[in-house]
This record gives sequence, C-alpha cells and structure tokens, in this order.
Amino acid sequence: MSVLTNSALDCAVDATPAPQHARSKIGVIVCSQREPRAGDQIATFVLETLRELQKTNPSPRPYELILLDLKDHPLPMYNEPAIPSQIHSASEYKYPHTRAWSELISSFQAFVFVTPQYNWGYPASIKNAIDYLFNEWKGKPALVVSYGGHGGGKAAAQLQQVLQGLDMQVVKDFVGLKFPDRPFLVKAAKGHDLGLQAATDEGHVKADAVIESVDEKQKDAVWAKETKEIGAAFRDLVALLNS
Ligand SMILES: NC(=O)C1=CN([C@@H]2O[C@H](COP(=O)(O)OP(=O)(O)OC[C@H]3O[C@@H](n4cnc5c(N)ncnc54)[C@H](O)[C@@H]3O)[C@@H](O)[C@H]2O)C=CC1
Ligand SMILES: Cc1cc2nc3c(=O)[nH]c(=O)nc-3n(C[C@H](O)[C@H](O)[C@H](O)COP(=O)(O)O)c2cc1C
Repeated sequence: MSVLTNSALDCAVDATPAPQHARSKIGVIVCSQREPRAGDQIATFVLETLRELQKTNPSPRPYELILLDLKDHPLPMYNEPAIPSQIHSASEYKYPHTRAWSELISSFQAFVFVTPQYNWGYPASIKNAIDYLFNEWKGKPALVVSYGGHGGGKAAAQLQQVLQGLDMQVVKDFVGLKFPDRPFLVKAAKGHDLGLQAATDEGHVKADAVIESVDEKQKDAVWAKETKEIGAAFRDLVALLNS
C-alpha cells in the first residue's frame, strides 16, 4: 500500500477501495484504436447490455458504467523512464500523458476489457495502455470480453494472463463474441454498422431468465446467447467488487 498525500497533483495510484457509500465506477474499455474499427460499436453493445442488466440486478453498492475509449487518451509507445510498479503517485511520472492516464484509471474501481483478436493475440494498443501503469490496476476486478472470426478466445486468454500479472482480480470466464459469418467480419473490418442491439429488460438479460423467454425479434439478434454469458460473467465481476 502506498503512502497517501493530500496534494491534488500528488494523486495516489494505489487500489484503495472507494468508501462504502461512494458509487463505484466500472470502465468498459475499447481496446482497439485503428480507424475504421468495430471496437467502439461492440464495446457500446457490451455497455448497453450491462446497463440493462443493472436495471434488474441491484448491487449492494451502487455503480456507474462508463465507456473508456483508448482513442480518447492517446499514448505514445511506452516512454516513461521508470518502472510503473515502483510508482505510487501520479506526480512521479515524467510525462503529462502518463499522469493524465494514471489519474483516470485510478478513478475507476473495476474494468471490462472489450478486445478484438489480432493475429491470435490482443492489440498492441491495449498492452501499451496497460503497461504505462501498475498500481492503478492492481487488485481491481477485471472481466475480458473478446470478439473476432472465432470469438477472439486466444486474445482473451492472453489478456487474462497479463491482467493476472498485474494482480487484478480476473473473472475466470471470459466471453467470446464470434462473428456470425463472413459478411459480418468484412463489415467489422470496415467499421460499418453491425446492427448490434442490447436486449431490453423484458429480454434475456434478466438475472435468471432463459433464452426461450426472449421475444422473437431479440432471439434473432446477433449475440443473443452471448448476452446471457455477458450477464453471468458481469455478475461475477460485481461480486468481486462488493467483496
Ligand atoms: N493480419 C491480419 O490482417 C489478419 C486478418 N485476419 C482476418 O480475420 C479473419 C478470420 O481469420 P482466420 O483466417 O480464420 O484466421 P485466424 O488466424 O483467426 O484463424 C485460423 C484458424 O485458427 C483457429 N483459431 C483462431 N482463433 C481461434 C480462437 N480464438 N479459438 C479457436 N480457434 C481459433 C481456427 O481453427 C481458425 O480456423 C479473416 O477474414 C482474416 O482476413 C486474420 C488473421 C490476420
Ligand atoms: C491486424 C489484424 C489482425 C487480425 N487478426 C485476426 C485474427 O487473428 N483472428 C480473427 O478472427 N480476426 C482477426 N482480424 C480481424 C478482426 O477480428 C476484425 O477486423 C475486427 O473488426 C477487429 O477489431 P477492430 O475493428 O475493433 O479493430 C484481424 C484484424 C486485424 C486488423
């Protein structure tokens, strides 16, 4: 645990839990940052799915879901002189871009990483963004949702291992969103509209609802089955956050 100071500039970067009465912030991270891309649409689909789930699953401690797009926080390839695990206050970083990223990640209590698979791994963009920090991630719950032609499971498994290396509390099961067909993959690669729609609270996001209860329109929606998996894995994340 680091020594906390009162200076605003000397922002602490350790994983001190938010006070019990405070609303937790859960960041849904868009892990790709190419132009064009599908990542923003897919992460938004995940975020909206989780917001629907939130309506029917009250948490003992309130939380807020916020989209965190790497594109909004551009970072050069890692260029800090220090080793992040040795740093316990944002003011110790050399560069303003690192201090800003540190303060942002410190303000979140848990994360959902929404990552594509690139050449059987996760994109360099998310590894670079992760590597800039250490204590800001440490101890916090993390869930991985991957996507790709085969669901992106190879990327998800590698990312889970990296997050474990940061001492994060990683939800055991990742969710893989498999592109349903070749035209879908082409649309994703071009960043075209994928027509993704989160289920409403009458649908299958409900805690114990079964797929059969989904209305006909939603049953045909892309990733209707996976929506249930997202819900189950997210409940594990919230349980870690509340433990
Ligand atoms: N550098 C690039 O631009 C690359 C682009 N792609 C694009 O991605 C699309 C899908 O690629 P594929 O040719 O299928 O390449 P791939 O490299 O993802 O898959 C090749 C084979 O590896 C296995 N595999 C891959 N990922 C897996 C996973 N997560 N779980 C289980 N098995 C897995 C499957 O048996 C699959 O048929 C293609 O349309 C291709 O254009 C694929 C690889 C590299
Ligand atoms: C550099 C690169 C490598 C890729 N490698 C894979 C791969 O290994 N497996 C796969 O299923 N798709 C692969 N794809 C296709 C991506 O899954 C697809 O383009 C997806 O839209 C990428 O996410 P993004 O749009 O958020 O960047 C690759 C795409 C790129 C750009």
